[in-house]
Amino acid sequence: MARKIGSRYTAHQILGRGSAGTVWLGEGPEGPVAIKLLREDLASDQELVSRFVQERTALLGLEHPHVVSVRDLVVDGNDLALVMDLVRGTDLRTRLDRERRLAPEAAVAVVADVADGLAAAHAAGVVHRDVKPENVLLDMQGPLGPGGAHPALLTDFGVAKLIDTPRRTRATKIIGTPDYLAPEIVEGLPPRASVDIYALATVLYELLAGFTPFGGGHPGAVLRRHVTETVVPLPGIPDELWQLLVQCLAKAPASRLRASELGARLRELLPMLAGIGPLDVDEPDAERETDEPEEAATAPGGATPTGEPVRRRGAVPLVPGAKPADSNRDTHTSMRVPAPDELAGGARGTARAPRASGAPRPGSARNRATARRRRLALGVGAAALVAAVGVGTWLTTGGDEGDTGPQDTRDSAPASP
Ligand SMILES: Nc1ncnc2c1ncn2[C@@H]1O[C@H](COP(=O)(O)OP(=O)(O)OP(=O)(O)O)[C@@H](O)[C@H]1O
Repeated sequence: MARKIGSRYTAHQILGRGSAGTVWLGEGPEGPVAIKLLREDLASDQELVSRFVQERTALLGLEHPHVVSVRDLVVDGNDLALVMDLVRGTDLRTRLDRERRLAPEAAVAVVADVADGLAAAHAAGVVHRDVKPENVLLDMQGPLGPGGAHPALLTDFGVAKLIDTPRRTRATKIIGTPDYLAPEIVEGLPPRASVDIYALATVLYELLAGFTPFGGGHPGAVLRRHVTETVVPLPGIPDELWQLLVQCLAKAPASRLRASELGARLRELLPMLAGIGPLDVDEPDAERETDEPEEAATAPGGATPTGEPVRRRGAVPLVPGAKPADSNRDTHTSMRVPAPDELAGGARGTARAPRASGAPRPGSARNRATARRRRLALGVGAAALVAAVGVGTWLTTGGDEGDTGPQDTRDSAPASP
């Protein structure tokens, strides 16, 4: 089932699928490569094709041991493809799904690698905008590092920006993956380098805890938590590591570390983390995961547009109709930026407080009545926000509205916060 991609590449076998396309194991003049073939409907979008060509230099320019380099761009008939370095291994999401949580040393080693890759990108004026475990590849052929971690490489640079063309979205819409979205994006500010730091700190928290600090439930609730809630400490986490996490999850972008500092500080912590096992943290109360969207959906004006069950992570695919065949992961969302009063509404009492193993479960029978009263009280605020969340509307309409368009991240968003 080999197929030609342009005149120089042959795709042999599917490695995986994402919302924007399919990644193939391929062969080029210089050996094996990974080829990301964008979905046909994207490939036939003339604006995206010209953007693809315009972005050539930015996409091809990044070279770093912890970045998956894009080697070539192919525009050929119906094919639109990015040719990348082939990473022989797995992605961080797959590892996390398998192990549930990582020991602090391994988690920090992986995140330090990604921070170094980000530092190179930020120095070149490139903001990633979609840092998450799915976009971190682990090179199983590379040398084992601290905590037995394989080298980690950040991939999908520039893809969010490519898809996020002015015709597809507007300045008032959010594009990204809800669990990892920095509060300033939720508030409608242009993405700067510090959004990548926030997302990477979220990844670190997730590697340690097994869940993200503000995730769970309806995407609108996730966005609200990024803006209004503070991160809850993880039982047993070494204090120095916790302080670093808190700093990088700061609501104020300027308070976060730069990528190069984060990488260096994490590496300094590695020796003291050696030998510490995965943190003993239970999943936060599962009740909220199911109840919150249900109540939001039944609140006045708060119905989800599709009536589909609201899923645990993320919301809707990045592109219309995307249904990754070999993945049930939810990745991207596109929503209207909530108004300040919508963000303020219903903020309290929804934090996903991690429990030390054996501690009373907040959703246990004795707490359920209180929790239910609390959620009913929150209903009005949540309904206002959920009504504001036009999940996927621009996707189905094509988003040709108004168009002040998002800023070009390279031009308007300096790499330094
Ligand atoms: N350079 C690469 N080398 C080897 N495998 C890769 C490479 N890039 C991606 N893959 C694999 O291909 C699969 C799909 O990747 P892709 O980037 O399309 O989707 P994703 O990042 O998981 O999701 P989404 O694009 O929706 O955010 C992933 O499972 C990843 O492991």
